[in-house]
Amino acid sequence: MGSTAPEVTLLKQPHAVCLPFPAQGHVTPMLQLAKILHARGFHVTFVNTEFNHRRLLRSRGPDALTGVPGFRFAAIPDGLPPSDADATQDPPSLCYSTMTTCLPHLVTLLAGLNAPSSGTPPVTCLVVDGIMSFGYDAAREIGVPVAALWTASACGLMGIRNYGNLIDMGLVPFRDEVDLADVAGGHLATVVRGARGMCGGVQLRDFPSFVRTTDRDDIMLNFLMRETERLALPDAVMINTFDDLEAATLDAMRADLPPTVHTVGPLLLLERHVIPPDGPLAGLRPNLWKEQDGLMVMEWLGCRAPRSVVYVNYGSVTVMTNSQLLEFAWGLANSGYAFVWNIRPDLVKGDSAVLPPEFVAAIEGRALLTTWCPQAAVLEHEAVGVFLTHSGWNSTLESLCAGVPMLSWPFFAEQQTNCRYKRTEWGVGLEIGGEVQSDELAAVIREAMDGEKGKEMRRRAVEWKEKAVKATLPGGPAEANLNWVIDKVLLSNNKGEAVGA
Ligand SMILES: O=c1ccn([C@@H]2O[C@H](COP(=O)(O)OP(=O)(O)O[C@H]3O[C@H](CO)[C@@H](O)[C@H](O)[C@H]3O)[C@@H](O)[C@H]2O)c(=O)[nH]1
Repeated sequence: MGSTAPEVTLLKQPHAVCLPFPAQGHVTPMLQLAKILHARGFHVTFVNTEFNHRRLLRSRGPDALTGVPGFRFAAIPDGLPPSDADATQDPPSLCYSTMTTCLPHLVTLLAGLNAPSSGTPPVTCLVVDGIMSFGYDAAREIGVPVAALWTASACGLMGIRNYGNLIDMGLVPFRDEVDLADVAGGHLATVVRGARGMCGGVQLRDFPSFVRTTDRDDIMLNFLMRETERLALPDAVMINTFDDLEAATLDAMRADLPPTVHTVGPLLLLERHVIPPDGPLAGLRPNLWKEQDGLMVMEWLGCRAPRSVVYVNYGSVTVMTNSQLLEFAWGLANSGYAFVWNIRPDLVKGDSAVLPPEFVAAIEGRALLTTWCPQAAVLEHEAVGVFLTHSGWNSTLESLCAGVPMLSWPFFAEQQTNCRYKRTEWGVGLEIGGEVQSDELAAVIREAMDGEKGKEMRRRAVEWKEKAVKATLPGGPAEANLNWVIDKVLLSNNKGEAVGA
């Protein structure tokens, strides 16, 4: 560096390295948080995997990861065999490989960022996804503070933190395939008493889905037990939820974890308060799939009456068989309502989605089929009446923030828990059973759109929207909690440092 003045400026700026788990539902909230940190004066390095880095370039164009001043992207290998597929990676393989191979790559990256020739200020803190706990080890190795971001619900997290009890109680692993197969009754219907932080009457089927195994060595069961145990290691835990929604669960979580726990959500609303829509950071978007013309979807919705459209989207990881896809197709067609249906190119397992010409004829003029749309904006459109969702946490929050009730078809992970809470605790959801049947689906859509239950769910959803907005107002709890983490943890290394002086 040539002159003294710019060096002084660089060295004084705090530098946060943000490390999401490499899947859409994790990259999105971490990017929301990273942008807020940038707006609060941090230099940010956002670390994708090389696989996702390439996908972002393909979906968003060659300039997508150029960054803006003070916000840079970097990439590390994920440890999986090379691939250029535009598809979600197998979750157990990805969890295992990140856990076992990424630490040295991250440490090398951090060393590079700390080299005088890097052109960036030295790294002063890490913000790490709650299932990328090797990031805490990397932070310790270079002697900087670290905060975790848990990107899913508190109820889902507590569900996982109860796995050990379920094993001790002899409920997990399951005895045989019969226990696994009977989704309506049998073992999965067991009411679990004494589960820490879970709602009354919670059943085994409501726990994050990795209990559904006959193998005590199952990768996901053990990976998540390990990662949620290791949540004891960072200096603070942030979680993308709000206190009104999950108060009792958060109390249990705070009693259960040594680090302090801070609600900073819904991050999608907090981001809006902080990042100007026309500013340079607004252009940094996380979609791994190429977005279809958002304007076209909004124009289509603009021609529909308020609350007349069913919006259907299963997030980024869910897969299904073609016969399940057909049940959804005919359920939607036979419900009689207009709908927007997002069918990702990799939605149907090992195949591409095939919809028969009779279906296409039956829905003519009242359906829009998309592959990847601007979901949060779609949900906020007044034409949307109900959201048929897999119940991933980002989708759940986006729906609550828009005041839209949900039909829930949980696929895996903590989606089962989110679904349970939507039904019985938050009053905003109805469940669609595991083996979707078109006639049942059509009936439940009608109930949600125009039945008494649907009206009550909408009333509750609007109440949650108001509470979510309140939680993220300037000066509100999300901002105050984030400020605490910034001041007490992320900036704790910068205090009193006579850098560059
Ligand atoms: O056409 C689409 C489809 C999806 N999305 C976005 O993609 C995200 C999907 O996230 P989420 O709803 O959380 O689902 P998953 O991608 O399945 O998320 C994973 O990560 C979540 C957060 O940890 C967990 O809650 C889920 O169980 C896990 O599967 C959301 O922000 C959506 O708005 C779009 O923008 N357009």
